[in-house]
Amino acid sequence: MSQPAALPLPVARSVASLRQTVADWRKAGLRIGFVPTMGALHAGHLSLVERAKERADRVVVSIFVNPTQFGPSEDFSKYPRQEASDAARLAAFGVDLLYSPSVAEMYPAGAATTVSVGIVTERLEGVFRPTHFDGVATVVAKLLNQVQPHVAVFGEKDYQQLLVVKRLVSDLDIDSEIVPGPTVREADGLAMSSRNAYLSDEDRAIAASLPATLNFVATQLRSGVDAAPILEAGRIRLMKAGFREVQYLDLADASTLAPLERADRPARLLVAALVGATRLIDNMAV
Ligand SMILES: Nc1ncnc2c1ncn2[C@@H]1O[C@H](COP(=O)(O)OP(=O)(O)OP(=O)(O)O)[C@@H](O)[C@H]1O
Ligand SMILES: CC(C)(CO)[C@@H](O)C(=O)[O-]
Ligand code: BAL
Repeated sequence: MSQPAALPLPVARSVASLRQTVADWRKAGLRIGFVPTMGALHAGHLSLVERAKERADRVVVSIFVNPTQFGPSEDFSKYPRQEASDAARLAAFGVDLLYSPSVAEMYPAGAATTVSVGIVTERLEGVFRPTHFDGVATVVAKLLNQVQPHVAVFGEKDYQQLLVVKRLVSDLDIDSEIVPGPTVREADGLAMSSRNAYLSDEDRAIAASLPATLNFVATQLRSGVDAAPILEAGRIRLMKAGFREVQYLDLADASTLAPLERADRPARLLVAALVGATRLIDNMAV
C-alpha cells in the first residue's frame, strides 16, 4: 500500500499529539500563536500568519473544513481541499505546526455540546446562515481549548465572525488574546477568499464591483447623511453590475452590529451578495 507523501512541516492529526507539542513549548516558556483556517490558503491567510509570528515564538495553523458551520444546501462537499500545497506554503512561511484533524477526531461519536453566542449572531450572516455561527463558535471554542494559544488571529474579512469570537472568548473566560487582521485584497479590490476559486471569468469581473460599491457607499456615509437611500442606491448598483441577489448591504455599529440610520459613531458597512452560484461577503469601516 502506498504511503501518503510526507508534509514539509510537522503535522498533528490528533488532539493528543497537538497537546504534546504545545505543552513542550509552554514548558520552555515560549509564546504560542494560532491561526485557524479551512485551508485553500491565499495571501489573506498568510497575512494572519505574519501577524501571529510577530506576536509569538511558535505558530500553529489549523486546517479543518468544519461541517457544522455549513448549512444543508451549502458547499461543504465542494469546498476546496488542497492540504499538500497548503502545507508547502505554511512551511515556506516558517509555520511551526500544522494541525489538521479529521471530522471524527473533532466530533467523536456521542459529541453533544454546542456553543451558541447570542445577539451579535442574530443579524446579517445569522439571517441567511441560521446555523452557521453555532458551528463556528463550537469549533473555535474547541480549537482554542485544544491549542491554548497566547494569541489567535482572525481576519476582518469575516467581520461578524471576528466579533462573535471576541464575545465567545470574553464570555467563556478563554485565556487567549484575539487579534484582528485587515482584509487583504486583489489588485482590483476584491477581498481574497477561498471561495473566489468558484468564480467563472465573467463572474470574477462582476465581483470586482463589490468593493467598488462598498467604497462608493462608505464615502457618502462618512458625511453622516441618512443611510437608507444610499444603501438602496448601492444595492441597485450591485444588481446592475450583474449580481444575482444582494442579501444585505447594511450599516451597523462597529462593535455590536446594531443597525444604524447614519454613521454617527464608529460604523461598519457589511455586504453579502450572490454572483452566479457563489456567495461573497465583504465589509468596510465607515
Ligand atoms: N482576504 C482576507 N484577508 C484577511 N484575512 C482573511 C481573508 N480571507 C479570509 N481571511 C481570514 O482567514 C481565516 C480563515 O478563513 P477561511 O479559511 O474561511 O478563508 P476564506 O478565504 O474566508 O474562505 P471562505 O471563502 O470560506 O470565506 C479567517 O479568520 C478569515 O477571516
Ligand atoms: C474560524 C474558522 C476556521 C472556524 O471553522 C472558519 O470559520 C474560518 O475559516 O473563517
Ligand atoms: N470564512 C468563514 C467561514 C465560512 O464561510 O464558513
